[in-house]
Amino acid sequence: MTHTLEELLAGWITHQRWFAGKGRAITDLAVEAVTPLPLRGPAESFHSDVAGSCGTTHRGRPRTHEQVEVRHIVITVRQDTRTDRYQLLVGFRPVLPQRLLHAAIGEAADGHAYDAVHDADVTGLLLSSMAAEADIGGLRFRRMPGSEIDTSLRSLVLGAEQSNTSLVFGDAYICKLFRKIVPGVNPELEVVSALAERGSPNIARPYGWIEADVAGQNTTLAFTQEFLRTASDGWALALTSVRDLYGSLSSTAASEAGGDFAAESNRLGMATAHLHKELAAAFPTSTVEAPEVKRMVEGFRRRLEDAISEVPQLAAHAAVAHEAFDRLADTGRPITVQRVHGDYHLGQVMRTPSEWVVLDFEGEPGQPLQDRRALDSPLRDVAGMLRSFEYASRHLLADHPDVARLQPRASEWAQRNRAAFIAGYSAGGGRIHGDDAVLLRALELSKAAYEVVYEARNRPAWLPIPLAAFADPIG
Ligand SMILES: Nc1ncnc2c1ncn2[C@@H]1O[C@H](COP(=O)(O)OP(=O)(O)O)[C@@H](O)[C@H]1O
Ligand SMILES: O=P(O)(O)O[C@H]1O[C@H](CO)[C@@H](O[C@H]2O[C@H](CO)[C@@H](O)[C@H](O)[C@H]2O)[C@H](O)[C@H]1O
Repeated sequence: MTHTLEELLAGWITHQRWFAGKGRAITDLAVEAVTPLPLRGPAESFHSDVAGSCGTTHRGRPRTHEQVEVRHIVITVRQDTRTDRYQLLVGFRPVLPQRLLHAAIGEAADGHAYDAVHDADVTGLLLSSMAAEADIGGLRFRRMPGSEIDTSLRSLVLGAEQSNTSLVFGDAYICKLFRKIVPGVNPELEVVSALAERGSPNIARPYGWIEADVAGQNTTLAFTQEFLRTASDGWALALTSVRDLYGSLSSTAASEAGGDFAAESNRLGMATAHLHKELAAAFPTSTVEAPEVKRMVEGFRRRLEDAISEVPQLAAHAAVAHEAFDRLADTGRPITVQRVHGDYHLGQVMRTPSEWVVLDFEGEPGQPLQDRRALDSPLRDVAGMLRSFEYASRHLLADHPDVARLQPRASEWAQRNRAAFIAGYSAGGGRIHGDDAVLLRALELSKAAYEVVYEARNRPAWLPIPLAAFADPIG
């Protein structure tokens, strides 16, 4: 029996890592817009493998592109009072080849529907349409001025657990499809383009994007950047260091263990300071006076209360956070604000042979766009990275048989790398003073409250990591 596409999608979407509404029942799923994507591409610009034969999955029997259809689909998902939009690339085939079974959505009236981001026979249309600056239905594909795009490359979906879906083309480009669509220009496109224009070495070069009008606003749907093929991400590098430390039974000090990360943390601090300087030069800056700081603190409190209503375990720790927020409200000091990264952590930075490069300027997924674009203290990013050192040091401890012995080492590793990062940030010209400890502490606890909700929704086994932030006497 076939189901409507809406029914199929409602069953399928809840299992997708990028679906933000996990744990709540879907009350309605509606298709808002459908744009058929031409597999023969605009003006024959489409890669010939696809336009000609669409691959050869049935051995000796070339498949024609007529048997494959790809539609760009925008859906709205209602859960109680909340409605979110998502974008999908849905393929339809009479039969799903083995290599696409993992991407199956289900059998619809038009054939077997599947998540076409996994179909390298068709994803080339994204690149070729960007290269050709095509307008297809309401979708506008755009190329960064001055850049050339090689449209012959085939894609693979990046395996990382993500809030979005990224396609890596050859080893040249990474195209991120923003899954949850928030009307407006995505800060990632806005910020990376501005920093690229300034020649910043700390970003991956932008190549193109896709946009459309959503709810009457020009909205970014996807963004293509240089793929940093020789780089390693900060999270993986930090964990290697932590593993070395835990494995070196004879050594007691993080500084003596093989794979010490402190020099990299220091360089990362410097790169972060440079990035903040570039952001301050490219966008407006301002000062938040003391009365407004009090309002900002009220925002922190609301976020904490919202987190408690979703994760009641957090209530037992609320006093620690309120005390830190009280101290910030009482300082009476103004705060300098500017554009910041907004969701800064070790998974957002990559070490190339020459530099730390910063990715993912989208801000915290799930927050309204105006909040993600708002000016903020650069120390919000510093706090985010400090939290990430805590995560890296603690996450290998869960279920570890030697946890009692390793716990002090974990704390020492985190302290050492926090200090190295802050020293690098100051050496790089980042403004950080003794008095900033109060702001940093409040920002760290506010971030930890966000993380508690994030982990409860996505990785409940990791919940103890952000909860521990409310017990530690840091700051
Ligand atoms: N330009 C790039 N070059 C190489 N790898 C990248 C690049 N951009 C992202 N990645 C990889 O993809 C992961 C997730 O990317 P990110 O932009 O943070 O996506 P999301 O918003 O879905 O979390 C990164 O941790 C990194 O491993
Ligand atoms: O990278 P995203 O924009 O998807 O960010 C979200 O997911 C992150 C996890 O992938 C999450 O980060 C948290 O876990 C990290 C380890 O996996 C840790 O380094 C971070 O410090 C911690 O906040 C991030 O909060 C969330 O927005």
